[in-house]
This record gives sequence, C-alpha cells and structure tokens, in this order.
Amino acid sequence: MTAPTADLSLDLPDAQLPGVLGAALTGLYTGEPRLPARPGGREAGLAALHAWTGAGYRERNHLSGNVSRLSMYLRHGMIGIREVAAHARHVLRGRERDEFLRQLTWGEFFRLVLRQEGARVLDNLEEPKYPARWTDALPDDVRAARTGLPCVDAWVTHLIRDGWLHNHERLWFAAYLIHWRGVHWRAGYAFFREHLLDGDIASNALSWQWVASTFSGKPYVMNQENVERFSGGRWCQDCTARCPFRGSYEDLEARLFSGRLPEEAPTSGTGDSRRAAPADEVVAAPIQPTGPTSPRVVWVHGDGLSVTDPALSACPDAPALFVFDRPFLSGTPIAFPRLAFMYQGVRDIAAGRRAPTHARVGAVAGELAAFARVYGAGELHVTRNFTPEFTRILAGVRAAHPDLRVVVHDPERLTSFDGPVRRFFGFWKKVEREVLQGAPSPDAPRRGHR
Ligand SMILES: Cc1cc2nc3c(=O)[nH]c(=O)nc-3n(C[C@H](O)[C@H](O)[C@H](O)COP(=O)(O)OP(=O)(O)OC[C@H]3O[C@@H](n4cnc5c(N)ncnc54)[C@H](O)[C@@H]3O)c2cc1C
Repeated sequence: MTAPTADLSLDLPDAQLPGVLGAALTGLYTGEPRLPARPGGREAGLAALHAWTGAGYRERNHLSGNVSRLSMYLRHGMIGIREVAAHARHVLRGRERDEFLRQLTWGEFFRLVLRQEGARVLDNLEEPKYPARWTDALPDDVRAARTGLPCVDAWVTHLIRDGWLHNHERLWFAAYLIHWRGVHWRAGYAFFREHLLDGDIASNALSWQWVASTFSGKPYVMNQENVERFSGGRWCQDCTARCPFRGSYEDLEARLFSGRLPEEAPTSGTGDSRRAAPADEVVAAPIQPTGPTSPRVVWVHGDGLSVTDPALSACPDAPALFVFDRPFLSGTPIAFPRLAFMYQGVRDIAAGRRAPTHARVGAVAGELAAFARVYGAGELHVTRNFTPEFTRILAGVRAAHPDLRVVVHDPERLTSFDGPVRRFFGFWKKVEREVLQGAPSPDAPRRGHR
C-alpha cells in the first residue's frame, strides 16, 4: 500500500478538486466528490457581497425574497461581519436596513451563547416545554427525500444539492423532523452539519434548540397555510399527499404537544454507511518547509479562511498551516462540497500572501507542533474560536510542544457587548444602537483585547 502524503498542493484548479482533493481526503467525507454549488474563498465571497443589492430584503421571509446568501462566506470568515454590516448600511435604507442588521446580529448572539455555554450547546440547554419523547436517528425516508411530502422532500433535496437552505425552509424542516416525526433535534443538527456550507456549531445547534423549545419559551410550529404563503404555493398547488401540516395552530399544537407519541413511527437511520472506504493506513509525510526559519507560525482554521483573519494579518511574514482534521472528520460525517469550499478558501489565502501557506491532512495538534519545529518557531499565532475543538486542540499543542508560546487573537465582532446572554430579544435591546449606528454605544462595556 502506498501511504498518502499529508501535504496538499494549494494550486489545484477547481476542475481537479473532485479528483485530486477527493483522493487526498478519502474516507473523510460522505457522498460523491463534487464542487460546491457556490465557490469558496475570499474572492468569491467579496464578489457575492458586492453583487448583493439588498433590494427586496423586506420580503426575506418569502423563499423568493432577496436574502443575501452570504452565510457560507461569513461562517468561514471569508468575508467579515463588519464589512457585511458596512455594505448593508450603504445599500439598504430604513426598516429594510435595520432588519438585515438585526438578522446579522443573530449570528453574533449565537456565537456569544456558544462562548458562554461551550459544549453544553450540544445538549438540551433547557427542558422542552412539552412532554417530548424523541428518537435519536434520522429516518431513512427523510434522508433519502422520500417522505412522500413534496415540500419536505424538496427541502432535503435543496439541502444536499445546494448546501444551503432559506431560513424558512430550515425552520419548517426542523419543525417537521422534531414535532411531526418525533426525532431529537441533534439528529437534524448533524444532518445540517453534514451538508450546509454554512454549518456551524452555534447557529446550527442553537437554532435547532430554538425550534425544539430547549432554547426558547415554546416549540416553533408552522401550518400548511404558512408554508403555502411563504413558498408561493410551489409545492401545495399540485400536492396530492395527506398534508400533516393542515389545520389551525391551535389544533396542531393540541395534537403535537399533548404528550402523545408522533403519528408516524420513524424508521431507523442509516448511520454513516455512505462514507467512502478509508485508506488502510495513513503515514503523514514530514512537513517540507518552503521558506527560511521563522520566529512565528500561524494556525489557520475553518473560521478564519481569509488573509484578513486577525492572526494572519498580525503575522504577514509567518508561515501558516491549515489542517483537515483527520480524527474529527473520521468520526463526523461531512459532505465533500463543504471540504472543497474550505479548500478554496485556503487556496485564496496561499495566493494572497508572500509567506508560505501549507495545507495538510492529519491530527491538528500534532501537525501544528511539528510545523512550528520545522520552521524553528517559538510562537504559534491563532484567532480564537469558541468551539470545544479549539480548546482541545490548543491543549494538544501545548502537550506536544511545551516550549511553544501560543498567542491567541480575538476574532472580529459586530458588537462590543461582553456580558452574559440568554435570549436574543434582551441581547438586541443592549446592542441595537451600536449595530444600527455602526459605532459602540457610549455605555457599552469595552471588550478586552488579547
Ligand atoms: C434549524 C436551523 C439551522 C440553522 N443553521 C445555521 C448554520 O449552521 N449556520 C448559519 O450561518 N445559519 C444557520 N441558520 C440561520 C439562518 O437560517 C441562516 O443564517 C440564513 O438562512 C442564511 O441565509 P442568508 O445568508 O441569505 O441570510 P440573510 O437573511 O441574508 O442574513 C445575513 C446573515 O445574517 C446571519 N443570519 C441571518 N439570519 C440568521 C439566523 N436566524 N440565525 C443566525 N444567523 C443569521 C447569517 O450570517 C446571514 O448570512 C439556521 C437556522 C435554522 C432554523
């Protein structure tokens, strides 16, 4: 057996990504290797940002509404939340502008909840507000888009095909899975994480919990009229299925939340059987430095895939490393387009810096320690993220290379708010002025830097 090298070339053209990147990541993704529906990288993100005029954002709850579709670029730091806010203040006016900025603030709110709660966001943050009895597995017919309900099957098809869903489709699908099928929100969270190009722990897990009522005062539910209205009737017109969403909210809530088991018994999930067979054994080839020794190196991770990342900006001459996390990806189903989207982000970084940028496949902590040694570096710079993996990886780096000084830079934030967070409404009241005016309010506590 030939051991795959852990080094990834960072000048692969898009046409080669399914073949070459697909081979390098064998066993680490689900489904077929194919390009993402939208290209990744800062260049593509900026093009999408500048192309978005915002006209018609007031109709954002309709599937035909002109939402920005910038979430995948924001999620990976390919464009910054402040530059998106600045663009919105420039192109939008009045209530449309305020509404967009308020939506943008939801993302900041969820990240602050993640910072506060850590890995607890993956468990029920509160008791469900009804006698819920949930099963764990995603039903096969849902995963295969064969529920027989044209709307539900379309949401799943869009999710897998585009790696993106309109917010209303996400809400409807989540409500269907949790309340009508009686499936735990964590199974839906994992399905979204597998396919969404913008999938992140904070907005994803906490939105699912919001629908489930474990992070909100009541479960979110929709009815057929709501789906028909906001989808322009596209699925309802010719639908011959017995619609489970038909009825008034009172009737549906009485039926769904009375403590009875869901009507349809879910079938068992498929687990992870769609994943390509892993390589027998992977021996990481040593890192080959492509420049002189350096006192500092930078760790680039999935939240900061842009040359504007604070750690990269602080160290323009330092070699940088991005690692596809082999142990994490071996245990967590992620579809290939998401990995290709991230690769495109790293490729843009490599093209935009004078210092060398490397990409590897391996165990992140060990790779970072080895990378610092190869370049003779005494400092590792990184931009903080609030995921549990971040803390775990830095602990691993310290264990593998105790002499290495780790310098953590703060990520870009939309607000300067630094207190505890609980519900969005309360948070919004505190940051509204700052977000809408684009400057910190005089009474807002200052955020510490380091
Ligand atoms: C069950 C469920 C799971 C979700 N999972 C994710 C996820 O993994 N990643 C993610 O970025 N968003 C998630 N969302 C939130 C929201 O659906 C998307 O951010 C939004 O649909 C992205 O489309 P857009 O960029 O066109 O949004 P726009 O309306 O154009 O909004 C601009 C930006 O504001 C932020 N934003 C808008 N609405 C929300 C919201 N409700 N919550 C958080 N941020 C918001 C996003 O960064 C978005 O790109 C989820 C929502 C639900 C109901």
